Amino acid sequence: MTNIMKEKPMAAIHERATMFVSKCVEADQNSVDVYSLLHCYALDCVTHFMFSPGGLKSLDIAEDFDIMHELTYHQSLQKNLLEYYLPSLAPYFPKFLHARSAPKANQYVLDMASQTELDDHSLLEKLKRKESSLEVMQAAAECKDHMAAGIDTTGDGLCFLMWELSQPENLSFQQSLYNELNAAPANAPLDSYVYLDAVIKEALRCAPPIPMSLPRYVPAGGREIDGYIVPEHTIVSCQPYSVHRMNDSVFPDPDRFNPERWLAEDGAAERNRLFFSFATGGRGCTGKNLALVEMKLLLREVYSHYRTTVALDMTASMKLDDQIISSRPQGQSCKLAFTAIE
Ligand code: HEM
Repeated sequence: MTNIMKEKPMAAIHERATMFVSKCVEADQNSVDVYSLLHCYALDCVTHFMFSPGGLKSLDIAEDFDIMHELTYHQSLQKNLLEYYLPSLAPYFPKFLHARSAPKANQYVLDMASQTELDDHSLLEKLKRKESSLEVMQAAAECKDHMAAGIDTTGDGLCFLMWELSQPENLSFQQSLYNELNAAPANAPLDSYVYLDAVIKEALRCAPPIPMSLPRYVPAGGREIDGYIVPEHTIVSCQPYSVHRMNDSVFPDPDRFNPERWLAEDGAAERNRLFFSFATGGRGCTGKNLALVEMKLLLREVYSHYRTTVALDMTASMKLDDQIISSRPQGQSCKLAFTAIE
């Protein structure tokens, strides 16, 4: 994943961030549904990362947009779990309880998995190297997992973030972000934007795209966890949503969106230790670097040039909607207005 910081992948993500902004401003700038466009952006970036020089252009091409739609607007996770836990009853479920399949996305991944001309930095190139023992179908399955893991997480995370920044009480944070972006030299490295980093961490702290339990199996011999002996084979878990709120000496007023809490040097080590949006350890998120680069490049592109506010016709609910392990805005729509900064 450190590959992401190389020139070619960065340029491809930047190109998609620019496309996102031009889509926002070519539409009615007074009301843009960023929910849909951010999911297109996340899908285009993750498919490029996997299949470069290929990759979808759902921000621009109608058939590719259909794939985003197929992957994002459904309730299949609950239904898949229902089938998994009640396999003998599944054949008798009424039609509306069956998970929606994703034939367009599956066909796309299969077609891409047979590509032979791949950029060195693409995931598929690595999965297909001579020393890899994966069959084409296994490489395709791995890519489909990455596609699913990379679309709603980054799309929803960015959506909650832009929604928060657009609230009237948070416009001062937006102004501080603009000040930092505007003061930086054009070629400033992404890591040098301290305020941008704080905004991203705070949005992922308040509304982690995977907020619910991350189960882990206690290995043979059992383990001692925080003074408790936990027998082997027990399933333990903790949730990013709770970890980010359980200790208000580390995160005071934990439900308040306040990026500036991340700027204080005092307590930084403990805040970072409890930042759990990407999980940690051996099964933590392998897409973290890609997600952060996507988020930084897009936000830099938007907030260097535009101010966003809640659109007058925004009525959809932005409450966290429980998707078993992940969450998303309940109304699956987030209308914002874009105003160019003179
Ligand atoms: C803001 C965006 C993202 C967040 C918050 C996020 C969060 C997470 C979390 C919490 C897990 C651990 C799940 C568990 O323990 O059960 C995870 C796993 C994973 N993520 Fe992400 N993710 C994001 C973006 C991405 C992207 C863009 C990709 C694609 C490249 C990706 C690929 C993966 C994969 C493949 C795993 C499974 C790792 C494994 O089990 O070995 N994620 N992610």
